[in-house]
Amino acid sequence: MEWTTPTTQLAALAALTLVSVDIIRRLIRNRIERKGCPLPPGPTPLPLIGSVLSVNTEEPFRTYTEWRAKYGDIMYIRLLDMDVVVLNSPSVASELLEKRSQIYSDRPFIATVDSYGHDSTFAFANYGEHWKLCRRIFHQTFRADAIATFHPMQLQKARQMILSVMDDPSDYTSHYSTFAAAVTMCSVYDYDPSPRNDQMVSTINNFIDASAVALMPERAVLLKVFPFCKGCSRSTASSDIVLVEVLHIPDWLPGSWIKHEARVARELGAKTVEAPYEYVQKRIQFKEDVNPSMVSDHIGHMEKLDGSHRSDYEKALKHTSMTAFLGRLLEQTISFLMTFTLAMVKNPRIWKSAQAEIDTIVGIDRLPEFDDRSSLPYVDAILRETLRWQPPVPLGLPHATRTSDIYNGFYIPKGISYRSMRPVRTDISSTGATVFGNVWAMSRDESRYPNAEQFLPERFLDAEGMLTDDIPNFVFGFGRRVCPGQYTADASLWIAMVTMLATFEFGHAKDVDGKDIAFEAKYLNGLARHPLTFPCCITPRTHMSKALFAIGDDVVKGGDFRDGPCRSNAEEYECSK
Ligand code: HEM
Repeated sequence: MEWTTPTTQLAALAALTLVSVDIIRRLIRNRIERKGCPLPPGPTPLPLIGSVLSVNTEEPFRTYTEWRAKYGDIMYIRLLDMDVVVLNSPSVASELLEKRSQIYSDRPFIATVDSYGHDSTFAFANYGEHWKLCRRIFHQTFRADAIATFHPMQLQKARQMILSVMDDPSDYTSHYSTFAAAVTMCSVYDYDPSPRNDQMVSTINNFIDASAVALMPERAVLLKVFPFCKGCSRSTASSDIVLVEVLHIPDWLPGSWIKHEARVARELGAKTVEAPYEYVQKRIQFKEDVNPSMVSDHIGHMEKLDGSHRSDYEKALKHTSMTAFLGRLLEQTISFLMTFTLAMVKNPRIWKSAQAEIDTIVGIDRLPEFDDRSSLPYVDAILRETLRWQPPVPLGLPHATRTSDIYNGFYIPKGISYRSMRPVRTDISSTGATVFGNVWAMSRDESRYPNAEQFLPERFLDAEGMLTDDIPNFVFGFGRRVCPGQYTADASLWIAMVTMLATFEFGHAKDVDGKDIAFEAKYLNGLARHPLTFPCCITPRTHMSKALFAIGDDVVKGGDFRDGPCRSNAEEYECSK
């Protein structure tokens, strides 16, 4: 394809016009709104592209954290046409994202979200009535004082996971993933997936695999810079007519594969919304025994509503249940468990100290349960340190301003209006400045966390070995968009971690000469980040027996205990390098 064809020239001209109009609008607006206030300090942007070449696109949080030393706790950065404000301390994040949440609770426009089927994920929804209803539904099921309902299920799933790791330690990543999926499926749909090849889990995983890459900022920026590639069309994914934005790149243009990729993701997204929901509806219809779950509880409530209220509620309920899979999309639970495993392999002193605490308080004749938590401060210190040391979502999810603001004499822009380009979602008034709470910078604050790069659970304990008041809650975000899954996540992480500590020893994998295999941990970065599989050796402690895994009279099903030398994942690691 020649780049000198009239179509290509027209496209280039359109792009240039858009960028120029954007710059002029930005200049005029800034002059009117700023009232003489400067933007927050930050790197001097180059014409048109801003500071995009100075940012480590793989790990932008590192660049922003380095810049903190020069520019302080609030910085302004222009990336292409995007106004970005980065908040580097919990106090400034709280001042803006919490105390001024009316202004800062929107989400920025990510061009790929709708095109790839994530218009039904309320985590990316704009601040408005639909988002509020979804959030209310989610909160009723997962609020702090409601989540104890799920503790027995979480305990059972954690024990199943540990038995699977014993049976096949080399595949620990996939056992962690099964655990995360099972807890979500049970609490949202009362659906207990089979540990392997579950149809429903596969549908969800396929959707996430097909769409996650599109939420990567690099891909989204492409479409944001060339929004004229997007248009509006109708698709009948379910009985509703769903309006979705599609890419209108002609099939002959380089890059049209994105269009195909987006269509596949959208179809899988529609299935992911409908299939598990229909499963719950059928069970209720046939009066099967239904345990408490988000969808079954709210279907009951919904049936009392009528007319448009009922259809709004049903749509919100479907979107809310779909959003619960955000945990799978971002892989925070898997990220946490892998980072935890990594920290234990690298620091045997720490798992040995935790085992000493567990053996003293719980004993060796049973496994820990939720009631033991308050007596195990060292274990909780490990949980806090794991979240702090490698926060799963190091820049949080981006917020966006709904109006411009003045903070400490600095002007925070509102950004340009996309209303004319967004005929579908009329609730959207603007895409404001993108605002990041830089969780990574907060976790690296040497005045609060000396030797921040080191894994030191003791930093969360006082001289008597009791937990301090320092809880690194910033890892769950801020203000009205703060993670609503944090309480159930905390319970899942704790029960999985404490059961592993009670059960396993963690070590380096050995080579044929019996020497430790050295490795450098590598992280995969996206919206969230997690370690890639690394060679290690996870072996049951000598006193472990299957009877310990029983819950009441029930024996938790899982793999067998095996004698013999440690079976590590060194071979898989070698293959994947
Ligand atoms: C280690 C575990 C987790 C971490 C570190 C984490 C972190 C976060 C962060 C940083 C945000 C963005 C907050 C903001 O915009 O300021 C978020 C949002 C969210 N999280 Fe989590 N999360 C975790 C687990 C979960 C789980 C298990 C669920 C589901 C049960 C969940 C559901 C959500 C939802 C629905 C949102 C979007 C909220 C909104 O936009 O209103 N998270 N999470």
